[in-house]
Amino acid sequence: MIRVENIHKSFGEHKVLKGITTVFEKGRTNLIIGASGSGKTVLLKCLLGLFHPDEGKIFYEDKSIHDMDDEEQRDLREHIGMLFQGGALFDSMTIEENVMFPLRMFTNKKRSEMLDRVNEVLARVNLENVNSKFPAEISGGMQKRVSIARAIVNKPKYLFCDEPNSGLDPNTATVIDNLIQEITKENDITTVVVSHDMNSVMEIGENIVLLKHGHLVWDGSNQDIFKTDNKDVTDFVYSSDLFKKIREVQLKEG
Ligand SMILES: Nc1ncnc2c1ncn2[C@@H]1O[C@H](COP(=O)(O)OP(=O)(O)OP(=O)(O)O)[C@@H](O)[C@H]1O
Repeated sequence: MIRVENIHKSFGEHKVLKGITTVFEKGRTNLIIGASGSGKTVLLKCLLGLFHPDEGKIFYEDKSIHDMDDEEQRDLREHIGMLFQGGALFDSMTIEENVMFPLRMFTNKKRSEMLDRVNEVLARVNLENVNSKFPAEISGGMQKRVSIARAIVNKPKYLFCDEPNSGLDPNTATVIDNLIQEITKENDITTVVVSHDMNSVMEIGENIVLLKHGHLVWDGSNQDIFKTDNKDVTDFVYSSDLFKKIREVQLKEG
């Protein structure tokens, strides 16, 4: 569980986050959604400790990240998996080396043990016989699955995903969304996904926070999103024609 209390963040005169308070729950996919420029990535970077908020606190379980000593911060980093926008695999490394990278960084495991774990997570994301390939030799969807395997190889307690579907076709995007959700449940991970994709909202939006101009303007689930009259939500949903129609049907059916 990650708890965020009254986070403010400005860059110069530009106030980007204006008092965000929320809880990202364990064993759930928590979505941060909102229009471009609403502050999603800045919030994610605050959670990761990459930006220091001007005001407010962030707690991992009961411990504020701002009060952690070096060892506690290192321990936390070991428990964080990150799925970057675009995958961010190392082009010059094989798939096996890419996935093994966090184990080499953070553990003292023997190579054979690391290899077993790498093969286990590659199998989990339904990728076999790709160990010796390079990222450029596999499809974008497969690259994304390798990135997921790398993000979970060290058994994270927290998984952060920044626009995990960018650049993928809708079918592959759904596969990736579902994989993130399944892995979250199987391992009881606190997963935070930044997205502006309505399909993801529908597929995996168990806990959603909607940001607008740096304010948290709504939170709820993908079930609630079609029932609420909150104008910021309907504006967001209505920006997609397809979902405008789905919402109308859902409202009719009660
Ligand atoms: N390092 C920075 N320095 C100055 N301004 C920044 C910095 N990072 C972000 N911003 C500003 O903060 C605002 C919010 O940016 P952010 O990247 O969080 O938006 P976002 O909601 O993730 O948008 P998108 O969906 O387009 O990625 C933007 O106006 C951006 O220019």
